Amino acid sequence: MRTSIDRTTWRMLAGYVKPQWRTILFGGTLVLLGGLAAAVQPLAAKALVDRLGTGGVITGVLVLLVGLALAGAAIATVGDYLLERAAESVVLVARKRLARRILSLRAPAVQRAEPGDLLSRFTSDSTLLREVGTHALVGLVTGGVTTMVMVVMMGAMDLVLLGGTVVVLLLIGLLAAAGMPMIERATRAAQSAVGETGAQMERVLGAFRTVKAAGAEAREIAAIEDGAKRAWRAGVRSARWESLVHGSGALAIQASFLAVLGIGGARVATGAIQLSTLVAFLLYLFYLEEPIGRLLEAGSKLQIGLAAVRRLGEVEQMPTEPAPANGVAPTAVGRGATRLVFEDVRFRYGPDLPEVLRGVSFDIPARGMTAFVGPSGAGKSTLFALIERFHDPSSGRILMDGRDLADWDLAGLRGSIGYVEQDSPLLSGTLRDNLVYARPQATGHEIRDAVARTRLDMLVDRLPDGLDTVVGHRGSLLSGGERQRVALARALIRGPRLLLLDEITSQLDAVNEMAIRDVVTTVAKTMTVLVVAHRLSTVLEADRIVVLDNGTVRAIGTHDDLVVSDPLYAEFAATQLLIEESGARQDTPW
Ligand SMILES: Nc1ncnc2c1ncn2[C@@H]1O[C@H](COP(=O)(O)OP(=O)(O)OP(=O)(O)O)[C@@H](O)[C@H]1O
Repeated sequence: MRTSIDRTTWRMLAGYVKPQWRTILFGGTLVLLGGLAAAVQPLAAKALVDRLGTGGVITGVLVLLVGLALAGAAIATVGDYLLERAAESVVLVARKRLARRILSLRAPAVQRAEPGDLLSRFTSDSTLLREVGTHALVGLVTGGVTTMVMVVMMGAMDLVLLGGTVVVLLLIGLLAAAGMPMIERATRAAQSAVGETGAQMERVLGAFRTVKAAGAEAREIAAIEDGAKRAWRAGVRSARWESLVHGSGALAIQASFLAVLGIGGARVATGAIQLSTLVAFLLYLFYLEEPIGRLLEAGSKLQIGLAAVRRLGEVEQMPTEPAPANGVAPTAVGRGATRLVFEDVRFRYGPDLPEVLRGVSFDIPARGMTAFVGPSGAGKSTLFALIERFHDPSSGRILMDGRDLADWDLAGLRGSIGYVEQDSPLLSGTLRDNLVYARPQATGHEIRDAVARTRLDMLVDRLPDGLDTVVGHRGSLLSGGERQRVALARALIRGPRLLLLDEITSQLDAVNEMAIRDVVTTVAKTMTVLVVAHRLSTVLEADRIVVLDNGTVRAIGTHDDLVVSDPLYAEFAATQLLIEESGARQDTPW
């Protein structure tokens, strides 16, 4: 199991890095050349020392040394820039892919996941990839190649000294390798705590006034601080392992230096090697510190990146929206009304949860208004969620225009529906952004028409920037009733064939409610309108009423029929709907 996750992680990482491979290859080559220029310097230095010993001319060697240093630095700088650029591109690829993925997730999956945690994966975890795709991979290659070249050159000078060096390096390398997985584990724990803190923060900001009104600031601060501390502890743990790993590089060089000094000193004394060979060898050791450090850093960056990729991979495993079951993808949505049929639909929100819909059947003809009434929790909003295919029925079928919803292309299906949710959420941005959100190509005339029909024109006139006024987070700068009317206008501008209105008049005053009812009655002449109703006035306008009770259809008919034929509906209408009408909704069980 673990191997397969690892393979997936590597595959994902490769997917992010692949589009940049040319830049990485070129940049990496330049960095490598810069490193090689440095690697040749000890040879020039040896030649310089030899010439000084023999009293030869050193000008040429000096020019070579300076030239090597300058060219090496310039090449490495350009290489570094290219790698940094590629690193940013790796993050971009990951963010684009994640954004597409998140937007294609099923609504319940996002509801279950904490949005703050998803956000932290998008912003924070993706940033960790900056190093892995480029510096880590390139560091492994360039550090590895530079180290090998140097080792070969050192071997060419003196195999005995090299032997001593390699033994010390290997011992300390094993120590470093043992610390690597700890970095990955600690980074994952830290990022997970960051995600939890993000979720906690999002919870608070999403209900800021409630938190204040409840006087819960201290508790929330404590919870957020707790998460932040956990992130800190895991971060420190990761830093500790990183320091140990990096420190082992310096330790390896120091220890090798002492070993070479001891062994080399003895060999110079016995005349086995020249003093200049020992000096050059020690210089190599000195230069070796940089590629070895790069190797170790690359290793730890890779671990950090892999931790991030794993967290991004968890999002990839969340369920996405379905493709049409039979490959039928109606694209021509057209105008006009649509017939909607529920055939023995059963549904539960989760395998361990009770059935919310228990064999619901009805047939709603094209055009006209159908009101759904029933006590709180009867399943009214759930019906709408199934029509929008946020969920699929556990069994039974829903047919639109005679075609199973499962066979519809989702965009085509949703393009036919105007849906106004219970809490009428708006998006931050301007009023105009919100109105045309479901149909950005709407004309000025269509916008003005919808604004007038939903009686928003007075609001638009009053707002400082008219339609271009910013409405705040979730439309919080507007009143509840205004939000409801904006949400209805948005649905009308979409030009749907089926309009789903979930309690959209609950926050309207009498005058506005009457106006909205008139709009709905008018549009019901040309399209199919389904409303969840809590008011008698709405029910009276309906062509038919579907009475839901505990996940089943109790009765279907007009108000006048039902008052006579269904005593429980009569009681409901007399108590619940009239109470609603007077503005005092009570969620009493039927
Ligand atoms: N996402 C969800 N996960 C689990 N259970 C849910 C979910 N959404 C709703 N439910 C449950 O399903 C049942 C039906 O809810 P639904 O919102 O459809 O009722 P409703 O008739 O619209 O009620 P109301 O009039 O109060 O809005 C309720 O018991 C509710 O607790």
